[in-house]
Amino acid sequence: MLGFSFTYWLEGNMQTITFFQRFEADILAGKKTITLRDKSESHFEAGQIVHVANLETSHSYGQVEILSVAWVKFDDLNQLHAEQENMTLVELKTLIREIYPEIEQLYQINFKLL
Ligand SMILES: CC(=O)Nc1cc[nH]c(=O)n1
Repeated sequence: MLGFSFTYWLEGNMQTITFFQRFEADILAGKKTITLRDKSESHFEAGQIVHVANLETSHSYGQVEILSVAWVKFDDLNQLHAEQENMTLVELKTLIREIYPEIEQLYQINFKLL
């Protein structure tokens, strides 16, 4: 019984990373395996297991393991980043500029769906 209550406590204490709803299908299909965030979301750490949810609805649709968190400059974004985001490099840079208009220093969070 202690195990169950601890697991329940752990669930209640797990962080959540939110994505725009339009990314849900790619994440569930394993096609989107990184996300580029600003400093406000640089607190995630490799090894963490976190809930994944839609920003718009708060609907949680799974859990991901954080594999790595590393700095990347906007100007250094390349084709590999685009492929890991399941989009073209132009689409990726446009998206990032829409979300973070002035940003130069990003945090690349690599994750895998569990
Ligand atoms: C909600 C939110 O910030 N979503 C983002 C931001 C950057 N990349 C991404 O995949 N999702």
